Amino acid sequence: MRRNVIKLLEERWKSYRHRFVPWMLLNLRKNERTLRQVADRTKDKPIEDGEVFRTLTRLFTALLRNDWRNQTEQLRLLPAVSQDKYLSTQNNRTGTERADPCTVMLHTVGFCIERRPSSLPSAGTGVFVTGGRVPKGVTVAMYPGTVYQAGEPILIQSIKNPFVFRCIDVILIDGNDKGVSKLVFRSCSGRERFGPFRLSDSSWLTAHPENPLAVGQYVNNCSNVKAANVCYQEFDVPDEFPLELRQYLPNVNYSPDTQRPLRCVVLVSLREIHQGEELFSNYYTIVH
Ligand SMILES: C[S@@+](CC[C@H](N)C(=O)[O-])C[C@H]1O[C@@H](n2cnc3c(N)ncnc32)[C@H](O)[C@@H]1O
Repeated sequence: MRRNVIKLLEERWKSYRHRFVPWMLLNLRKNERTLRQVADRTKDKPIEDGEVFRTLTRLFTALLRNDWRNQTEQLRLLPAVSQDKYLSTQNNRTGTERADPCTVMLHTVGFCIERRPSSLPSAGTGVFVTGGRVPKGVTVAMYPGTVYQAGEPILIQSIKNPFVFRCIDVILIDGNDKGVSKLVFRSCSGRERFGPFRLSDSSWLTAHPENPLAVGQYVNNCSNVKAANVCYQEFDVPDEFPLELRQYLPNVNYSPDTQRPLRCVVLVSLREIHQGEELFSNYYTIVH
């Protein structure tokens, strides 16, 4: 009995320690060596950044078109040229009904994903394709959360937190939608606005995200029985990413004066994925 408990605790620790900041710092040198090796192997991204850019802007434009609530105020503050562009996106609208974001996603990219109880026993919540079909090599989900550059204070939030995602360059993304992590995201997100526009989306902290892609933190780890069907890929948001669409980005920098572009992480399909299938990633494959 005691041996079983010790074994269970040992297994829990092994699966969690990679996200526990003091352990990471203690093992930094060893990790850096491994990271360098993995970086060399993963120089080629699964899909081009331009492809991620196109999918995100297409979906976000459709979500904006669907989101009638902010229209008037946002339109008033847009420059004249953008007003024309914005109005042209409204021409196809029928009535003032606002569709569910998942329906918008299904019509725009051909599939939708949602959180459901995992198909694995005792794995909690997972993410499923609930409509349509995901082709191979497309952006399927985003990993939401607060982005911490190396050295920024994440210790308290990282304790007992399985949602801290580590990028190859040791940028960390805290995708926990509860407790201190939630408060930190809300505070950082509330801090940043440009005129009428929010620069990030905090609705992923609720049961009804405005951006339906932003559930990637709930994707479970692959196993011998369930192979990975998605992988992680970094996406640094370029300057030319449209201002009015940034309100759907589910990431925000912890530090207001971060000089680097906003780091997002997307999940990319490794094969065709059908309606009803659960998404699985490999937690130990490091993105580049
Ligand atoms: C990032 S969370 C994923 C979302 C999680 N399923 C939930 O409901 O909160 C990672 C945690 O999910 C669980 N998990 C992920 N993959 C699993 C698997 N293949 N088998 C069992 N549990 C898993 C573990 O508890 C792990 O610490």
